[in-house]
Amino acid sequence: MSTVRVRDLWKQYGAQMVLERINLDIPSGEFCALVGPSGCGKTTFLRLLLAMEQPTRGTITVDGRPLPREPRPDRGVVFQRYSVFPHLTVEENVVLGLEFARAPLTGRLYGAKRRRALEEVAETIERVGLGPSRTKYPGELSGGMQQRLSIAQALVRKPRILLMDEPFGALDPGTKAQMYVLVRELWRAERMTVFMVTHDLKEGFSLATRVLAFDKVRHDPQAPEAYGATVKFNIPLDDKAERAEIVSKLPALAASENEEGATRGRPWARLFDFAGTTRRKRRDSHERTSI
Ligand SMILES: Nc1ncnc2c1ncn2[C@@H]1O[C@H](COP(=O)(O)OP(=O)(O)OP(=O)(O)O)[C@@H](O)[C@H]1O
Repeated sequence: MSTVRVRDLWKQYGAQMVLERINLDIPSGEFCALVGPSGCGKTTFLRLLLAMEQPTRGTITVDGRPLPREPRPDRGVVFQRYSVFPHLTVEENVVLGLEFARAPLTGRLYGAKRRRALEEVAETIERVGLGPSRTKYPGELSGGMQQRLSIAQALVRKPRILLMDEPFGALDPGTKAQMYVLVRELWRAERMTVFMVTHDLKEGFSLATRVLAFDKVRHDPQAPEAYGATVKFNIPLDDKAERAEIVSKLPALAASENEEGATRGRPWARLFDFAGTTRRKRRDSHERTSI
């Protein structure tokens, strides 16, 4: 279980309000895609979930308990740029992830603990499809393989919450497609709650069970830093047909959004209005036919 509850969360850096009034209830096992304009605070929100940052105001609880004030192994993280050590092999990189989680002071495990850790590491490396590359160095791996290694480093700690910051941003389309399958498989098998930042709306709407769109709802042209972004749209995607309809309309909507968004300065709005309306329409017609 890892139900995430966010209550009246605000984050300010100096004079700049980055996030404001965020309230969320994310049930255990959800796959949330975080989308929104560049600089609106998506990564900041992930860092707050990781406890790498503290809220200016408000609370985040996991299963009813406040987040510990420091990052913990129960929250894994995967960044776009590979966080692997170039001088260590695939296996050594994953072992290190586990050693830091289980022996935070010394960073080393010994005896039976180390043997057990090595078994878990071998299993995780197999799961992400890097078995044959176990003894290779990151420099000898393709981009997709390096990202698999980052995922293995996070997974070996058996996180209940997996945080991913544009994990596929640097990958070519073919490798991306493979990674989508892998991440969905792992998410289902491990029953993790996932928060993934992405700039690719199609990726978000295809992979996630819920899309959280961050944007500002208040603006002061005289003081652009006065207001922060909030979760403007919270779109559950539990209905397959609804998800397919939204994904099929995305390219056309994104194109019109780009033309208008540039002048209005608020991209995304129409896109999410559409997604929200599609949901409501389908719900209404479903309710009518059920009566
Ligand atoms: N440690 C920090 N100190 C001061 N300002 C910060 C800090 N971290 C982030 N910011 C500011 O907060 C704002 C939000 O940044 P953040 O990286 O969370 O946005 P984002 O939505 O993830 O952006 P992008 O989509 O471009 O990656 C930015 O204006 C950034 O400059």
